[in-house]
Amino acid sequence: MKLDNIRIEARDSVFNEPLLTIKHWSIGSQSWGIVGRNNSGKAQLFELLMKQVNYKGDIANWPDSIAAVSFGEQQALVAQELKNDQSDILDELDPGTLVAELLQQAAVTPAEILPIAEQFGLDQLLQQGFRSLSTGETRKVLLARALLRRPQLLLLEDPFDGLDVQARQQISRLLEQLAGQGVQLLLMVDRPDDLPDWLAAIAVFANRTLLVADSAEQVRLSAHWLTLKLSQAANQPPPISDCATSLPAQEPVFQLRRGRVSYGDHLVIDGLDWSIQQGEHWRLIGPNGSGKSTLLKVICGDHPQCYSNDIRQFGIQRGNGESIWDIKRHIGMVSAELQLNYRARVNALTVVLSGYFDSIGVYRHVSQHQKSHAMAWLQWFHAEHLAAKLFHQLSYGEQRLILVIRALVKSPLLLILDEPLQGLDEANAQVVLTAVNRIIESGHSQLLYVSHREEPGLHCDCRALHLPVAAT
Ligand SMILES: Nc1ncnc2c1ncn2[C@@H]1O[C@H](COP(=O)(O)OP(=O)(O)OP(=O)(O)O)[C@@H](O)[C@H]1O
Repeated sequence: MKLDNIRIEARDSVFNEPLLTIKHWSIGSQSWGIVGRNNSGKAQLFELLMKQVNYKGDIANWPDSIAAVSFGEQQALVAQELKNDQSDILDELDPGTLVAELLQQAAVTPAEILPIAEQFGLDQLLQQGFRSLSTGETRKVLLARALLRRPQLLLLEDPFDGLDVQARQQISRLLEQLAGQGVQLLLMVDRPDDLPDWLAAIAVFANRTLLVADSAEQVRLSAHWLTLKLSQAANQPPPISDCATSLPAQEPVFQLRRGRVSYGDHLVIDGLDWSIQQGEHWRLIGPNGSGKSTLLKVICGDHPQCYSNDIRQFGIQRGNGESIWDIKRHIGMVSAELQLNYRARVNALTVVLSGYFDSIGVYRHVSQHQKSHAMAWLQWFHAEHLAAKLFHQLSYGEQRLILVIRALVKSPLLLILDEPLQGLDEANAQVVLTAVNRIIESGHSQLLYVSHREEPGLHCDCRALHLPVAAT
């Protein structure tokens, strides 16, 4: 494949700069890593290769079959599933499209499904609804579905995000094998260290232009590579406000006794005794499907089984007539699920402001102080230019950044960050970690951090709760 003098114009006439320019890029048949900061033009490249945008210039030897895995596709699938949800009509829980059905859509014959499902560890999940899968399981289904299409070219956006360490290694090996068998791979990532070593070549994008495309060895030695790893130093302290709520001394922030949560026969949490005491910070660790998001839903009051458990949190013994808002007002939260479900048609500033009210969108009076404080946070993150833009039109990484700010804005008693850096480039990731470090130092919030990756930039004396693979 060869690209010459490519130019994608902005649809918005106010924005005069092109959305993407590529002078010359000979992709050939080798596998590439594609890396660039947030908003560097990777999203437009993705659309270009998927034939979703108009462009000027020449593209030769376009492969006949291309399959892709992206967050956009994942968001669209979840939105479709929610739209098709028949639970109200059926008067029972509608599981939606089953994993087997989703794979079947891409397979030539039904017999092809089982081997690939086994390869991805999905064989036990074939009869489960796609919507109820964990983040990592969802990612594996989308990857398996893309492979079943037997593409000549496989385009993957942040393919390892959301995967646990073992799955990451396993899928990296599988992709390497595919590359050896002649499938051309294009792996797009936001953080340079996420590119596997076995890739033959790397292309770097910046300011919506292809900067360099060369052998992986050459690019890793170049100044462009170093620039990708530079982080912006935050010179001002972040605008942390006093914590809006407090607890009597000795009162646990959260306490679960003999916790038990199941989905049908699938026992995800069994006999868990765990508490977050005041002044403690925690990391929640466990492989894909081990129940981390389930536990977070219990903490946030979003799981129906929080009422059948013995839970004391924020001075409240659960199940005594409290409302969900009595719980949520103490919590600031970011997660992939929140991002998928934040579907209100509002601008980024409104999303940040909704953090004061724990809502999706804003339905209450916003004070001038809240507005200027939200803007101060956006400015601190160099994201004030996003304030007036529609949230759903932002890139995945920009959306994640806005949701992180939404979680921070009210200085919650409990700050829950579930994969907060997913979709962020190195610079944005480091700024988020700086904010989190400062919040911890300030003593205003207690942190519950969930991630499959180690972040050396997180300076926190965290205790760790390890969840084992769930018993069935
Ligand atoms: N509504 C549901 N119905 C059936 N099974 C479910 C439902 N929700 C979650 N599960 C299953 O429970 C298990 C735990 O899911 P959970 O999302 O808590 O895992 P996780 O540890 O957060 O995983 P990941 O690291 O992939 O995000 C998974 O196997 C998932 O498929």
